[in-house]
Amino acid sequence: MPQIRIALAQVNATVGGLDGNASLVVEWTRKAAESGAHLVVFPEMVLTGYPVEDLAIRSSFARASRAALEDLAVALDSAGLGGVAAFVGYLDHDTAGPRNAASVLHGGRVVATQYKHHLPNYGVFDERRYFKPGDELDVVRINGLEVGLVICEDLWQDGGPIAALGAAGVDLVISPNASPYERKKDDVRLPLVASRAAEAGAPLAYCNLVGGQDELVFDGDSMVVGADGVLLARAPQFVEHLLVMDFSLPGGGSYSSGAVGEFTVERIALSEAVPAYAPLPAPRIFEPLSDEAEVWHALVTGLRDYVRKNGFSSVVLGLSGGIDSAVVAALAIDALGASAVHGVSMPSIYSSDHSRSDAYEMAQRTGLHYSVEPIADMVSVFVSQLSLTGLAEENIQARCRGMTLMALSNQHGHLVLATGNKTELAVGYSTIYGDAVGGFAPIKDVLKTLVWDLARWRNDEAFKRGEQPPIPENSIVKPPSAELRPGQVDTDSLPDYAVLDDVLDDYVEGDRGYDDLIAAGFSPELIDRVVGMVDRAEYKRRQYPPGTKISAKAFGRDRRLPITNAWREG
Ligand SMILES: Nc1ncnc2c1ncn2[C@@H]1O[C@H](COP(=O)(O)OP(=O)(O)OC[C@H]2O[C@@H]([n+]3cccc(C(=O)O)c3)[C@H](O)[C@@H]2O)[C@@H](O)[C@H]1O
Ligand SMILES: Nc1ncnc2c1ncn2[C@@H]1O[C@H](COP(=O)(O)OP(=O)(O)OP(=O)(O)O)[C@@H](O)[C@H]1O
Ligand SMILES: NC(=O)CC[C@H](N)C(=O)O
Repeated sequence: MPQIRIALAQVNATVGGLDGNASLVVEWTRKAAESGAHLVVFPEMVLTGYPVEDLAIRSSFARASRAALEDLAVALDSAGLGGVAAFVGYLDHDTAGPRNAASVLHGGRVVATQYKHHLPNYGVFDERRYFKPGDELDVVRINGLEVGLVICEDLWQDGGPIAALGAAGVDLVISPNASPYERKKDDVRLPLVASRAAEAGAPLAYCNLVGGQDELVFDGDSMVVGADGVLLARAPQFVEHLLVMDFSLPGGGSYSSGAVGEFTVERIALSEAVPAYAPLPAPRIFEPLSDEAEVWHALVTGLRDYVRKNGFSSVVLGLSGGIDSAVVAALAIDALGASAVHGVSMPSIYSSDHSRSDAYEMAQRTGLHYSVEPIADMVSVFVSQLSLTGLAEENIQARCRGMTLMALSNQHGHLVLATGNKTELAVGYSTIYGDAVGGFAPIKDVLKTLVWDLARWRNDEAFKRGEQPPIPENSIVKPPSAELRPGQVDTDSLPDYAVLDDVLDDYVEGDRGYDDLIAAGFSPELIDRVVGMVDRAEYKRRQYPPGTKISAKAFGRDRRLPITNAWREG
């Protein structure tokens, strides 16, 4: 039976970094060659990074991407790697317009090129804004086996390329992907890939991107599934990884190019059957992470890549002794190391003793840089000069803190982290230009109840490993308070967080209207209150820093509502 050894290179590309991404492809093709692979698959648009957004419509970038692909084919050959067929995604541009493309590089040349057919245009995706769809399928013959290709969304839609490859009789399907992480998505991917393998009547090798890109984080989760839908191999999540796997497949078909349904199938022969060789042991099937572990890794990866890919090496945040800033600090330490994290306690006249002692304890537990910058004097100058009272006075405290953090950022080059969670963002419970300042907001897509769960999970993990849990117990158990006036607690202004998060789950993530919310059992008063707060806060969300998406509907590109909006539910 014809044999083939494939490698899936689950790598972390950088959007726009053509040279660095090309080097990444050479480096991982070398690893694939060293493990004896005949072909290596990279994620969707690995050469440009994903998503390129409006770079797709810039002809200079498309030209540079094409040139980089051709140079890469030569570079691979010059490095002695031209014998491995490398499946490399990139941005192309032809007379129809920009294309989401994948090519096969072999022997120093670009030997096949295929364009994505189904262009996702929902949630965070806008591919119909950018790309023209393709309707040609390039099938390459390697070691006497017919290898077909489908790009990411081509797997997610019924009909189209997969069905055509099945009808064309391929032996193996390769799929480069850039599939962003969201909670529970790995539960969906495996059955999807399994059903498409069955539809194609061939094993399917799914290679996904890993790493963070602005709000998105890619978890990898590359896998190989047999024609019968059985999972044969699965890569770990959130790390670069080379998955190498042997196949012995019947092959032997003799096909010709031509039309299959709405597609034109082009056949390109690269290599004839190789002599029999000893197969590798079956590769590992890594278990997907638990829900909390997965979310934690997503947040760490998103934060780390945002910081590093934007040229920062350290971060600064206000440490209030509360749960949100404690969780953000713990994430930053896991992402960058304690020596890159600067926590600043900024007491005002209303700050409690525990706000200082809990912040200090976090620093003692973790070794992050800790400093104290009292804000009382700054606040008093504003308050007396502008005769401020009530909310205006309260908000000045948050603004003096924001100003202090930005000043430290300017002076020392740290990136400022905003500590707001999704619940606060939803209801507008933050001071604009105050605690909402920052360059990146690591937990902006994490509801408050999940913030507590994550804190407990992270501390338990540390405990299991015999390490010091990073988050002080008191930060987890004390009632949340903004401490902007004496004795203030969040529940003075907000419903209980468990109740509030339930409503938000339905109204924000579920996009449910008034009648559905009533049917879900919420009282009309609660609905009016929460929906009113959410709708009025759209202006604050638009000005909030970016942060990692973990839910099916994150604020930002997933949920686009007008700021000026007279529609009210109910
Ligand atoms: N549609 C619109 N488009 C553009 N701007 C708009 C606007 N509506 C109001 N504004 C502007 O926004 C201002 C009001 O917003 P802002 O100044 O933020 O003030 P505001 O939302 O009224 O008050 C801040 C709230 O956040 C709470 N807070 C503050 C700090 C920390 C925490 C915490 O625990 O995390 C909570 C605080 O207790 C209070 O309930 C208006 O004065 C106006 O300038
Ligand atoms: N005394 C303080 N010292 C330093 N930073 C503070 C202080 N108070 C508030 N902040 C900053 O402002 C953010 C908003 O915090 P606030 O205490 O108002 O409520 P919160 O949203 O419950 O956050 P946390 O749970 O971190 O306290 C904090 O996360 C922190 O970054
Ligand atoms: N890049 C893509 O085509 C991604 C779309 C796909 N539905 C996913 O999230 O996996």
